[in-house]
Amino acid sequence: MAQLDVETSVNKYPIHILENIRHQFNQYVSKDYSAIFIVTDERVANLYLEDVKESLASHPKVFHTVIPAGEQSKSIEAYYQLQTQAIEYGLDRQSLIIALGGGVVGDLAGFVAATFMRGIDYIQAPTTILAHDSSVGGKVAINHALGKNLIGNFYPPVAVIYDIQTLQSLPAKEIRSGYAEIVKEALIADKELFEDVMQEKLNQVTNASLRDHIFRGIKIKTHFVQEDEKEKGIRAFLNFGHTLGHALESEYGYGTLTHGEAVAIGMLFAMDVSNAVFSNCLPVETLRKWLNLNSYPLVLDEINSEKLLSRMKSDKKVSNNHVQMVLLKEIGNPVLVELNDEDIQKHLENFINKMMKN
Ligand SMILES: NC(=O)c1ccc[n+]([C@@H]2O[C@H](COP(=O)([O-])OP(=O)(O)OC[C@H]3O[C@@H](n4cnc5c(N)ncnc54)[C@H](O)[C@@H]3O)[C@@H](O)[C@H]2O)c1
Ligand SMILES: O=C(O)C(=O)C[C@@H](O)[C@H](O)[C@H](O)COP(=O)(O)O
Ligand SMILES: [Zn+2]
Repeated sequence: MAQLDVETSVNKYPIHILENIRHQFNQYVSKDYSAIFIVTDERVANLYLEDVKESLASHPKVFHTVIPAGEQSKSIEAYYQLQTQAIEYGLDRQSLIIALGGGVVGDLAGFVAATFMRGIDYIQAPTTILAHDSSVGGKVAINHALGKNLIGNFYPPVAVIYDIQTLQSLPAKEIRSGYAEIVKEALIADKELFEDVMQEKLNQVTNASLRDHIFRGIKIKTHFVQEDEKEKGIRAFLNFGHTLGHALESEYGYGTLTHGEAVAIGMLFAMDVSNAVFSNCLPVETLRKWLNLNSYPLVLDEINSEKLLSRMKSDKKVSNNHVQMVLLKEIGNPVLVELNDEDIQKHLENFINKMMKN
């Protein structure tokens, strides 16, 4: 069992990390909630919803809803439908939402909780590797056709309950996607973690290594969000790889690339740009080889630099219409750098050419 606490401006919440904790929700959820509304997706529902409901069986009012799996559920339509269900089930300000699933469920259900009757409690119950990142820090959001996570809030959960046993059922694609965020955390804060992960073949990672990587990743995430809850400064470093990553997700259509796959490409780009800007030699080839070895999709088909630049202009880090990217001076030493459109376009063209040759 591991537990970390996160201090925020409005609460202090625990992150419980434990195998099979899904059978013990009753021990962590107050009996005083007037109703509990579990939000999950169709895949997770088939695997784990009954376990969680059973563990809450002594509570008189437990409702659930199942959304379609995938990024397209982070939509205004899904958000509205959940609000309707919350009203119809009679949730009030003393009710609780449990987000049982990956980052999609967490971001969506968290945003519903943040806005239902101006805000009710919610618990993040992550079931993907990627959600070690998304469940911590209180960023909740849905997408807009014009950009990722453009409608959202900072709204911390009352607890994170992470049953890492559920990770055993993840398909290879989702293991890859989740590891991209661990690599991100390593690159911005922990060279040793980066070197450790670069030794791994993802279809052979042991449970002990997976637990260790996730725990180190969560510690890094916790550090940045505690220091800078509302992203006025260093929290932006957690966006390493996301300026291009988010642009690719929206340009290709949500769900075409997973979030982690897009961030992986975005990190290669950010490392290339870092090397050009700081004339240094980050191990971009080490990362590229590792991504290839682990079958990350690294092809950029039918994409052009103008469209990507225009997508990057709706990134939340944009300031006075200038794109700001997180770059690395070295591993563990990130900086936020403003770039002009011409330079970005040039970097993008070089990068797209290089990716085509892969
Ligand atoms: N809020 C944040 O700080 C933050 C951080 C990182 C990412 N995100 C967001 O998180 C989202 C991506 O999250 P994700 O990668 O978890 O995607 P996801 O929630 O779509 O889950 C990926 C897939 O795995 C399935 N799945 C979930 N748990 C499973 C399990 N235990 N076994 C088998 N299948 C399972 C899901 O049904 C889905 O098909 C993106 O929208 C991204 O923007 C948010
Ligand atoms: O917690 C953060 O801060 C992050 O940037 C974590 C990212 O992995 C995550 O994808 C986040 O949702 C991106 O935030 P956004 O503000 O760029 O939408
Ligand atoms: Zn991310």
